[in-house]
Amino acid sequence: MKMYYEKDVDSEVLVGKTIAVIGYGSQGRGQSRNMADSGLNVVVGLREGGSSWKIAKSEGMNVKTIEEATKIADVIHILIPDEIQADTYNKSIAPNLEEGNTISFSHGYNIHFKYIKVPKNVNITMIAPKGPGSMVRRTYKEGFGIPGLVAVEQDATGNALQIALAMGKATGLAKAGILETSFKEETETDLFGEQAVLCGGVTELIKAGFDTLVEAGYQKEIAYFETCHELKLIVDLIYEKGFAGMWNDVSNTAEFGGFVRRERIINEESKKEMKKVLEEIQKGKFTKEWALENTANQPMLNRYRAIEAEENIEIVGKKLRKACGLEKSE
Ligand SMILES: NC(=O)C1=CN([C@@H]2O[C@H](COP(=O)(O)OP(=O)(O)OC[C@H]3O[C@@H](n4cnc5c(N)ncnc54)[C@H](OP(=O)(O)O)[C@@H]3O)[C@@H](O)[C@H]2O)C=CC1
Ligand SMILES: CC[C@](O)(C(C)=O)C(=O)O
Repeated sequence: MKMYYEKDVDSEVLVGKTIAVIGYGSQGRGQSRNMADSGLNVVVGLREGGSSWKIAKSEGMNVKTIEEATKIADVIHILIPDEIQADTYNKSIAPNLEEGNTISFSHGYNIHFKYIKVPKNVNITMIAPKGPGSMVRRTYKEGFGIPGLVAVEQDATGNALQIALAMGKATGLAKAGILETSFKEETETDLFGEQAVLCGGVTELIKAGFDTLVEAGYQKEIAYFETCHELKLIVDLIYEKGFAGMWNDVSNTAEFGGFVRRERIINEESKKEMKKVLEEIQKGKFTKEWALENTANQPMLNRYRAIEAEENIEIVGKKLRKACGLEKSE
């Protein structure tokens, strides 16, 4: 395992270089602002007429079209949705690349599954924050940061790793640490995490708990506080102090109850399904499903979004977050 902290990273490699960040959404906005605030020469590459163009300009960023940004950049950091990266790369980036450039990603998806092909004389790197873009920005401003992953798929210039690490340091990731990995490992573990645990698994667990309480006749508000709001506080304890720290902070009653009941909720059956989910990622089954969904213009994704917006937990949660002033954007 190779871990890099601020003292291990030489920022000199990016002096006099231009970084084009393509996209100004969740990651593009957070990462480009952090890199610019860290003193890097950043240009944001966007499509004209999109909503990001106005936002990036109003936040003082140097904005150009994707083609123009690619032409003047040494590093092209692609932070638009995975499902449109190949098309944008082929149309707007590849024709404007030069020998010795670096194509950089925050997720290995398009390289690992071979949707994007990069010429041999160009570096392929990854610097991936292990957290959402809004937190990349928030933690940077707080003076800490979130951990990151670094990988090199193709080293045309001999210093691709140093380039990716210097970008990670400027983004604020080297404070919490940057772990070296491969495109394969990052892609497969990231997809597994978001499907089985972080996004898919957790929302289903919360929803099942919330619905159980509401169906038993308890108030929606108390069910929300119990299964959703408090979860964040419990996860914060695990994040800061591990399981032991969390168990130590909750009551003995909670600790005993948690130990003796938890395997009735998550058990060998759930783990068997997790293994299947992982295998589907490894064998490219999920990737095929996602490609098909995109060819059809994302009908399932839109349907899931609409159904979830109508869930009781979402309606009561929104009301409670607004009432206490929690729901506000950065
Ligand atoms: N979201 C996250 O927290 C994380 C994301 N990643 C990775 O980072 C990358 C970016 O993801 P994320 O930040 O979520 O992406 P977003 O969905 O937030 O990207 C939105 C940006 O992409 C632009 N965009 C959308 N469609 C197009 C298009 N057809 N042509 C040109 N530009 C377009 C938008 O511009 P416009 O306003 O013009 O529509 C906007 O600037 C992905 O590889 C993802 O896997 C990695 C770790 C975490
Ligand atoms: C957990 C979701 C994530 O993988 C992330 C924030 O790291 C993503 O791709 O958005």
